[in-house]
Amino acid sequence: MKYQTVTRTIDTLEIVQNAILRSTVDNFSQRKSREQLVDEHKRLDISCDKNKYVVHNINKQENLTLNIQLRISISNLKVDNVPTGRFLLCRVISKFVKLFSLLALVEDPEGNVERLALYNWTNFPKEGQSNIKPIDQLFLPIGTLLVIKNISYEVATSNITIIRSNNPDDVIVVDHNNKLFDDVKWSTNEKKVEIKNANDFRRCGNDYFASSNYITAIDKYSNGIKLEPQNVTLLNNRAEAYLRLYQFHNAFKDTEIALKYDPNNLKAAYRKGKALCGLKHYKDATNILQNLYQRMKGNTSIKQILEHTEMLSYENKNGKYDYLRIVDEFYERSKIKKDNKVDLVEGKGRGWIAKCDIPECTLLMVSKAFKVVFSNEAFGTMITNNKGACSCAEELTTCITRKLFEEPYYCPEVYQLYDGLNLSRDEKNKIIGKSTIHIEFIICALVHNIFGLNYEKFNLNNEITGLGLWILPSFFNHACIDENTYSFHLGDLLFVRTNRPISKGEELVINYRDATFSYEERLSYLEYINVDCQCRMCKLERSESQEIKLRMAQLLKAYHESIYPKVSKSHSVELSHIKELENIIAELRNLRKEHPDLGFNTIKLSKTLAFAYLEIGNNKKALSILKEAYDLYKSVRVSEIRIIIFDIIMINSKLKLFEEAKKWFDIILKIVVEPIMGKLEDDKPEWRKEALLLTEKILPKINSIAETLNIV
Ligand SMILES: C[S@@+](CC[C@H](N)C(=O)[O-])C[C@H]1O[C@@H](n2cnc3c(N)ncnc32)[C@H](O)[C@@H]1O
Repeated sequence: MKYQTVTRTIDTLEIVQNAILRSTVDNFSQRKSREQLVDEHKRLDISCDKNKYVVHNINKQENLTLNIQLRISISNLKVDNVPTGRFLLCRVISKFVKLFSLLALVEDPEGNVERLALYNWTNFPKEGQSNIKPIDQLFLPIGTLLVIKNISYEVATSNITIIRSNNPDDVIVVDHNNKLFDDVKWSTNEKKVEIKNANDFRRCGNDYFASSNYITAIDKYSNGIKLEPQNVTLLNNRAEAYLRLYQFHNAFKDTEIALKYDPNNLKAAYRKGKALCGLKHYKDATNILQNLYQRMKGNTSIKQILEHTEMLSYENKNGKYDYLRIVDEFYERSKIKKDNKVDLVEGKGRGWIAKCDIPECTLLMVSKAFKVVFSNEAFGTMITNNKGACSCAEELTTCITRKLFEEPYYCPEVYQLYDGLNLSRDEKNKIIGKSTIHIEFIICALVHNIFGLNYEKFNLNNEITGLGLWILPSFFNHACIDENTYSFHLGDLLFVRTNRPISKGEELVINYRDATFSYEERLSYLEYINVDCQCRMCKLERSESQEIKLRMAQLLKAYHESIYPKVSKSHSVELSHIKELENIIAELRNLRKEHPDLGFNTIKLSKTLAFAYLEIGNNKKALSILKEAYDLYKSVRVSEIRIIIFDIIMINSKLKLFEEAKKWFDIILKIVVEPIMGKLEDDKPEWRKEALLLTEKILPKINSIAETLNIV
């Protein structure tokens, strides 16, 4: 399956490969032991591609002639180095799995083990083709002796090392009777630790734990627990390994079982406290840790974790940003959540419905992200263009797939989301019930539910972008205009507030794409995610005659091609251009004269007109054009409004109308901070100071304007 983002298609297999490899490997900087690699490879098998392929013919050369001196050992391979003229003698020690390449583990005579990736071995079968094969045990089975020429040693996806071979003709299967390698001694090496009982598994797990290989340690402890389910030491050890992997839910479960068998076990209680803290159940964590501290007065590590938990609890209550007002709002949130619910909405699936009257600017929810990816994490740098967004989508899909691999109990949370797959209820229930990875579902759910980080609405430099998945906010449906809520991201928290009073029974809707995007732009996105929008704007644009549409398109084309290039450049503005632009704006408005408040297609043109007047020195006219645009569209809250306000502030200061500039500054300040802080009251003089403390962090540009205006 291909996952289409706006700019690129992503192969699902690539995503699964990425996710699985990352769940099974750590950092490549250290060579892995045979056992680690074997364990990791076993995990790969879970989700490898089970399709049948046309496989390249296997190259067998009975009369192989090679200079044995040119054999290279795995331990001598260097990353990004092609050992020209050398060959690798190895034997297969695992079955092959099909990811991008065919991947298996091989060992060399010295006993070194590494992943071998064979590229270009498979093709999708064409219709009627008969020589198709599954990639199974029979494909280069375990024990097969190989000579591989022209290899390279690379760091592949997600920082794992591979021995790469691109050409199937370079891979030669060596007959076991071949005399050429008679002198080569195979250190049939695996010093098998004999494991007989739970204690052996514990020791073995501890060794892996000590080398920070927590995944394998967990496997070993689990084997021991299978033999002795009531072994509290094993349960405690596994809980600690889970904690190291941030798998707090699993850690919590183990400590619960351990405490059931040994209620006074201090280690289990301590780890339960840590797990609860990781799960953000700060109150329960604090209770347990306080109790423990009473029993073990003077224990500094308990004291430290207790203090840390109390601090996190405090921060959490304060919205993580030391924000006292949010404490109150959390109370409000619990009330609102009780009073709103997800219900069926005609023609839209599920949606949030207000179960009581809700005042303007009420915090509806603060939701912690299921997962967020910032563009710098996906791409190495902050990138705000489509390429960045696409990488974020890829990275987010990989991270979520990986999270579900590691913690499958989260699957139902994701699988309950709208997916656009049109599955029957039965089919869907089956997927939800199974808690296994269903990549097609994950991808489709993401396409329909991801949020773009909207810092750019506030941050005029467009510095931070990213994508994330929030579960509860995913139930908000869309409206291009007249939405009654808006969302705001801070870190991985998403705040949703009402932007006007809402009556009981009304649907709570947000805006996925606002009306400053043209109808065509909105449509191409909304159709892609199955939204058939019935907002006033979409209805109007659908009902306009072809003739009107054509005329609007002509006017906008004339603006973009002939007016904008002249008027937007300093020193090239002439009165005749201004006149022409005014005529275009007037005609565009006239074409929508029945709906003056829906003439968003003139916003950008009005801004250009204001700029042109500024250029010819008519500042007052520029100001009045911008104010008119503000008045017209402020109630619809399109994002462009913020930029218009910034322009108004700038012109007012230029005209030395500082009082007026301050008035507009307060408007923009509130637009920026009220989504987080809630409604600010003018009669409380300290509001501005409080607001500026926040903008200092989230949008320092505002503070420099405040300084220029002498407001602070
Ligand atoms: C983020 S989900 C919203 C919750 C969704 N309705 C559900 O049942 O889970 C997005 C999906 O909801 C539906 N949707 C959202 N807004 C809509 C609208 N204005 N009209 C029709 N369908 C809408 C579309 O199917 C869209 O892909």
